[in-house]
Amino acid sequence: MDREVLVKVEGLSKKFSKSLKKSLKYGVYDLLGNLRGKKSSDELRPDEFYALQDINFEVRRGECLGLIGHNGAGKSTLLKILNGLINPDHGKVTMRGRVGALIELGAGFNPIMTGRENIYNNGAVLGFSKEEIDRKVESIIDFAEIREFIDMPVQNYSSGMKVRLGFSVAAQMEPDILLIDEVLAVGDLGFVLKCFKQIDTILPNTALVFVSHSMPMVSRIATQILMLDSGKTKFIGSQVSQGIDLYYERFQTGNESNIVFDDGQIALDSVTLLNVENSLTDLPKLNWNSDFIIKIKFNTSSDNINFQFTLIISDKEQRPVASFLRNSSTQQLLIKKNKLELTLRHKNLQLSKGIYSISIAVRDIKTKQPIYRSNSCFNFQIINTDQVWEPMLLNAEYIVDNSSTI
Ligand SMILES: Nc1ncnc2c1ncn2[C@@H]1O[C@H](COP(=O)(O)OP(=O)(O)OP(=O)(O)O)[C@@H](O)[C@H]1O
Repeated sequence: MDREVLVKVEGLSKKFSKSLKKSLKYGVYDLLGNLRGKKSSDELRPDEFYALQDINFEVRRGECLGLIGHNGAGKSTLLKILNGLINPDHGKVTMRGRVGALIELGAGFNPIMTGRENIYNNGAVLGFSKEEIDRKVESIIDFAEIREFIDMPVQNYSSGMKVRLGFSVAAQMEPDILLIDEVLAVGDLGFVLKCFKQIDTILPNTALVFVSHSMPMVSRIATQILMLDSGKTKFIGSQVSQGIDLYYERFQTGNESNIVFDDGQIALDSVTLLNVENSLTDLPKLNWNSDFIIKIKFNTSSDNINFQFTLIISDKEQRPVASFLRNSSTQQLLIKKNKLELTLRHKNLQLSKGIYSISIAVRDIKTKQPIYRSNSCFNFQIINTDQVWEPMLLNAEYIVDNSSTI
C-alpha cells in the first residue's frame, strides 16, 4: 500500500432494512450465521435496500475528498463506517493514523461529563497521553471560544457550542485523517470561517473527508469529489467542477415562475435566451464568455410606460450575483396590442460555470413603487470547456507604475 494513502475503501457495501422489526430479525440471523462462519449474502431480503453499494476510493495525505449527494444518498452512512461506528456488509476499509471526526452533533461526547472532561476523554480515545492532552487543552478551549462554559456538562451546551467543541477537539489534536459531516453548518459564520482557516493549516498533513450540501464550500477545499446517488457512485474524480455540475444537474427544476408581486398592470409572458447551445435537456446552455442576449415579453393592459425593469441573476443557492437595470433609455418603450417586448444584451458574459436563475422586477420609474416581480422565472446554465471553477471574471486594466523604484 502506498505510504501516503491514509484512507482506502474497496468494494464497500452496506444494507439497511426499512422495517425495524425485520432489521432486528436479520441482525440476529446474521449474528448466528457469522458465528457459524457463514458470509453475508449479496441478496436483498424483503424490506432491505443498499444504503451503499460497491464504493471504492482513496484519500492521500494533503487531499480532501468532497462527499456530495442528495438527502439519503449514503454520505453519513459512509462517514460512520469510516469512523468505525457501523460495520459494512461487504468490502474493506483501511485507515492509517489518528482519526478526528465531527460526525453527528454531540456524538463522541459524554453528555453528563463537562466540556473539559470530554476533551480528555476524546484525547485518550485518539491515543494521546494525559500529558499530551494537558499541552493541547488550552488551545482547544481557546479555539472553541467556550472557556466560560468548559466546566459545564455538555448536555447543557447549545448545538453551536457542541460543534465548536467537537471541531476544536477533532482539528487541534492534529489527526492524520479528519472526517467532517454537515454539522459544521450549525456553527455561526464567524466560527465556520475560522474552521476553514484551521482546515487550510492542517490539510497538508491530513487526509480530509468533507460532507456538505454547500457547493461553494466543497469547491473551496475539495481536491476530489465523490458523488453518491442512492448509495451508488455517480461520480468520482479530481475534476471538482465536473462533479459539482452533476450535483446541480440532479437538482435542476423547471422554470416554475414564482410571482411574488403583481398589481395587475403588467405580467410576464415569456423569456427566451438566444445564442444558446442545443442541449438534450430543457436547460438552455450558454458558453462562458459568449454574449448574453435575452428576449422578454410582457402582457400589459396599461398604456403607462413608466416602467423600470430590473433583471436579477441568482446562482443555484439563490444568491443574487448580478443585475441589469433599465432605468431610462433613449429608446422609448412601445406597447403594441397589449404586448411589450424588450431585448437585453450583455457582451461576453463571464459568470462562473453553474446553473443560474433569472428574476424580473418592474417598478414605477418615478415613484419607485413595485409593480411586478417574478422570481426564478427562467433557468440557464453557463458551460465552460475548461474544467475549472473560476470565480466571476471582471475585466480590469492593470496599470504598471514604471516611475517608482521598488
Ligand atoms: N440505521 C439505519 N437503519 C435503516 N436505514 C438507515 C439507517 N441509517 C441510515 N439509513 C438509510 O440509509 C440511507 C442513507 O442515509 P444517510 O444518512 O447515509 O444519507 P445522507 O446522504 O447522509 O443524507 P443527508 O444528506 O440527508 O444527511 C437513507 O435512506 C437512510 O434512511
